[in-house]
Amino acid sequence: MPANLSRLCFIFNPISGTNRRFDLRGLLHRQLGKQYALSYEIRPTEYAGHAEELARTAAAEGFGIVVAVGGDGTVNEVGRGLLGTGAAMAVLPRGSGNGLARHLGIPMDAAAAVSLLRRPRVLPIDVGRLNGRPFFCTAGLGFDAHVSRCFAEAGTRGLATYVRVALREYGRYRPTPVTIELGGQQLQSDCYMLAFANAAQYGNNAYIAPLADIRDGLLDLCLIDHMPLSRAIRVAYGLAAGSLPSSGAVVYHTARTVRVTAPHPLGFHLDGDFAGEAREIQVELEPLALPVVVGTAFR
Ligand SMILES: Nc1ncnc2c1ncn2[C@@H]1O[C@H](COP(=O)(O)OP(=O)(O)OP(=O)(O)O)[C@@H](O)[C@H]1O
Repeated sequence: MPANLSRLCFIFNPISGTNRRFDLRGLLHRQLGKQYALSYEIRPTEYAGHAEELARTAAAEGFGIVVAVGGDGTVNEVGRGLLGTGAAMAVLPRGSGNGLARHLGIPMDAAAAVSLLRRPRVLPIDVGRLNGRPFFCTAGLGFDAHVSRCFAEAGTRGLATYVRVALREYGRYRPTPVTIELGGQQLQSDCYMLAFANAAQYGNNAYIAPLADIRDGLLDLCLIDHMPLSRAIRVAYGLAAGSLPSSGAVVYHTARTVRVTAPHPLGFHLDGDFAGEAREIQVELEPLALPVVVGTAFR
């Protein structure tokens, strides 16, 4: 368990989300006043990747809770910095998708999310690794990774940009043949996309694996081999309605470890951010490896 849950460090990504006017200091002053016997500091990020260093330093300084103030990219960096330190991660959702926060039952309202920190409920969650690199919510190959790369190059952020990029790329993207090894079996398939879900959703309540349990020691794999228009419509509906497993449009597996090989390098994303390309991809799950603050209704 974390050493000192009354010392909080807020790591604030000023470019997350689309609303730039956010008075974090005022919010914390109102929500975590003197009567709660808490101490806190705010440390803004100055560049991409900085949150990981800031989180590791904060844990070493004895902060028991390190709060990622941002979206899933910031959460990924803070989580990476905290692995193995014993400090717990909390999330103050400020991104455009906020997949992990939503899965953990953290309120999207900033004041309500901060109020959870007065008496935090801390539980450990599983952590995924793709070629050794951690992810906490989802990782993926194929179309969703391709869209995350195009999104990063789009110049603007937010859900509207994401949907515009996804619709444009849908007509262009082609599947790749892959070999998937899991649970002692070897599958040959085309891969339009393959998602590795630790949490149930990508963000924005788009449920890629609604049955995923972030504490069960298993990844939920969601494979789509081809995406004709009729299937794309069923997938889009299933994502929004949380009914993808019964749509007949996708195939699910569960596994602790998965190996994917492709004839040419395949792009991959980690928690929604494009993260590279590889021909051989090894995905593993480390059970209950990171303590996190969860919402009151989280089970
Ligand atoms: N000071 C900074 N300047 C530039 N980039 C930064 C800075 N701090 C963090 N970043 C980068 O900003 C990126 C986006 O952050 P984040 O994912 O938190 O927001 P988002 O994309 O709006 O949210 P979501 O992932 O929920 O859609 C991250 O990849 C992170 O590395």
